[in-house]
Amino acid sequence: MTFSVAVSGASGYAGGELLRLLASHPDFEVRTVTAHQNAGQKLVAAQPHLRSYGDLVLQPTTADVLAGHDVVFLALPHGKSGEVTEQLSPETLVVDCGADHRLESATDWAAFYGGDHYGAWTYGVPELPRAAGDQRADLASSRRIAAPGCNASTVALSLAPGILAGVIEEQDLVSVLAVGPSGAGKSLKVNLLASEILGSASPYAVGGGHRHIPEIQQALRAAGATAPTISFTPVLVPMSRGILAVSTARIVPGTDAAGIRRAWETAYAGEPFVQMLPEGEQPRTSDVQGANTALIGLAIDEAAGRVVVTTAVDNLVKGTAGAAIQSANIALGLPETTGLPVNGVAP
Ligand SMILES: NC(=O)C1=CN([C@@H]2O[C@H](COP(=O)(O)OP(=O)(O)OC[C@H]3O[C@@H](n4cnc5c(N)ncnc54)[C@H](OP(=O)(O)O)[C@@H]3O)[C@@H](O)[C@H]2O)C=CC1
Ligand SMILES: CC(=O)N[C@@H](CCC(=O)OP(=O)(O)O)C(=O)O
Repeated sequence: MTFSVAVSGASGYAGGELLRLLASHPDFEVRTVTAHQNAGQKLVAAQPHLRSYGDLVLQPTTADVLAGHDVVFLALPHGKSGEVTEQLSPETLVVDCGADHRLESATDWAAFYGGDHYGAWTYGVPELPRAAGDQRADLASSRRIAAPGCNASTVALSLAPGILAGVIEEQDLVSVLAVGPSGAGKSLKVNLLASEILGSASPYAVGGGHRHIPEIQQALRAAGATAPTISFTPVLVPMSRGILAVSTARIVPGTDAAGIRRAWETAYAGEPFVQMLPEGEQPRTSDVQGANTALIGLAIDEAAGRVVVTTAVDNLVKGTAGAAIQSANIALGLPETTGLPVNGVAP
């Protein structure tokens, strides 16, 4: 069976990556693409790398245009998907790459985003270890999926196995991330000009203000934490795509090195898209460029009593579009890996 698909926000980075991946997905046929300022133009005018879409034209983003498809992927700015999705049929599978449906807590939404809170949908990180229930089972029965924030899912995948296994403490978690500017979207911002970024590394949202903190805490609570605290600091670096998250956590006293590694290896055993590196190896962002793969390295800093988890993802693939398609595959009963690359592009 072929599922008809609409992609909203198709002129942006996340929408473009959805379309790149969907072009080689055997079960999906993209019939409609929508945008905002670019509506009325050909898709290839906004996304010159997507030649296979020929003369397909970007339409305005309205519920009428999006209606009537089997699957709707939304890649809109925060706060823009809640209203439009309320008007779509409950039968339609809707996958939102924005933040509008990620947070369960209206208080967190108000504190970190503001505006109307439309409630939480099933979180689109299938591999996320959970203390109760099963992420894939929830996705399989869902018609509303919230794809993750790219930084948030990278950190959640890094730390959740240790929380679930009870081998790391949930207080005093620390994550520092090197991130590429494509995570900020395509619209013009002075701090994202090439002249500002090239040759420089710039921390932002320093001091606990980043919107992904409540999303990470929510994921860690699902893994069994009660009230986790995390110091989270992203650093913008000159690479167009990619996230390298370096996360550290205090080891629960009495846990040996083998027990630590076992926690992560057990959590991700057999996972096609989350892979543990052997002891002594660390991932690079270049290893996962273009891939729906999270690569995780693990080391123990005995002197500091901490585990150090290094995770590399492509923010536009495993961090967004790949996670969205992987979750849609599960919801539609397709093999989870359909249309998704495990291998990266090198060099
Ligand atoms: N980039 C990333 O790595 C990640 C992005 N996301 C999320 O995905 C979503 C899209 O991000 P990204 O692609 O980076 O952003 P971009 O700025 O690159 O693209 C935004 C898209 O939304 C459209 N748009 C802008 N304003 C409106 C509006 N008022 N109503 C309807 N459509 C509008 C734009 O259309 P036009 O160009 O025609 O104006 C464009 O297609 C965001 O919610 C983002 O947070 C999530 C994880 C990672
Ligand atoms: C460089 C940069 O600005 N990156 C973005 C990543 C955003 C993202 O992952 O997505 P959502 O905005 O949908 O949560 C950031 O840190 O906010």
